[in-house]
Amino acid sequence: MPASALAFEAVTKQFGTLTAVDDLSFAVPEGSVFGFLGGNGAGKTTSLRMALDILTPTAGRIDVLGQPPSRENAAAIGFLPEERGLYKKMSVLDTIVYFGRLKRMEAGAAKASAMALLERLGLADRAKAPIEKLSKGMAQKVQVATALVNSPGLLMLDEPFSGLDPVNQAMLEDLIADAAKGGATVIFSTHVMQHAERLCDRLLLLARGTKRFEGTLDEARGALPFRLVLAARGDPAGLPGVMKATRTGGDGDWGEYAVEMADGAAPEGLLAHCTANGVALNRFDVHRPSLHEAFIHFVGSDPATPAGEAAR
Ligand SMILES: Nc1ncnc2c1ncn2[C@@H]1O[C@H](COP(=O)(O)OP(=O)(O)OP(=O)(O)O)[C@@H](O)[C@H]1O
Repeated sequence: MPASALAFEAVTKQFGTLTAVDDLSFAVPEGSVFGFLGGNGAGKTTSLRMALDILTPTAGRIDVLGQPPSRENAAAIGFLPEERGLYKKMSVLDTIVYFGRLKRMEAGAAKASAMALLERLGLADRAKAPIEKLSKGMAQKVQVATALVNSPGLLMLDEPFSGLDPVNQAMLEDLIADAAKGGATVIFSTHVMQHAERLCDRLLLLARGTKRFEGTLDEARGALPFRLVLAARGDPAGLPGVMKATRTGGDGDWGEYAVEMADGAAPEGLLAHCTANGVALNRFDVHRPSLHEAFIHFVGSDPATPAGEAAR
């Protein structure tokens, strides 16, 4: 078992009579990109805040980098909070350098890192501008830079893609992927499945504070049956692995079929059989479920992407 960068063990958080996080256990392997997925109010932000020692759990145990949450290891963690807030009068560069200094970087190193991040984020020409003169998306990118400035080993990003246009969402995806390639553990929350689909090694699906799924993307999607559509000359029922074939269209000998495979039978095996035995096919389409479909399967509702929050 790889070490965990973050582990929750039977964690509950109550606000009065409301249970925001309910008996939640999961582990984030070191070096992984981990998606925290859930609709509005699922408990994502509350969980991240507990991991950062901003909130205290009502019950349970949390380990962050092998220790209970505390401000002590703040320098090892880059955090993008859900509520964005930067000092409006400070310049872009000074803001990022300030966060680097808080994380015990030398001034020169903080400035070099800040400039490199601004180049990467397409904001180098705004380095001297005060934060108040930036658009919302630009300010968000600066805040991302404050989380990344000291190349922390653990990144916790709460809804990092919200408010960014598709080009900037792609830029941020690349930045996250590069941080992970450099060895960082990245945890991010989102209700936009496509980001998770492209980035995550592992996922946690939350609904009303409870865990509905934890595992890899393939495991999540594998929980739902895939759909196989064939155009074949002759009925495919009776071919190896085919449990049921329903003719949905076609012409004469050539029929279009929706095929259900037996448990454990892979479409690749069927295709190999058809090729080896000269079974006439002119279509063989496997439709694997999307993460969005898996989410609905596990959570029972749409992840509730707010209107206007376009996913790439
Ligand atoms: N400080 C608080 N006091 C009382 N209730 C709270 C507080 N913070 C969160 N909650 C409640 O806890 C639940 C979980 O909220 P949380 O912010 O963790 O959800 P989330 O998954 O991050 O949602 P979103 O995607 O909408 O940001 C919600 O019902 C919310 O109203």
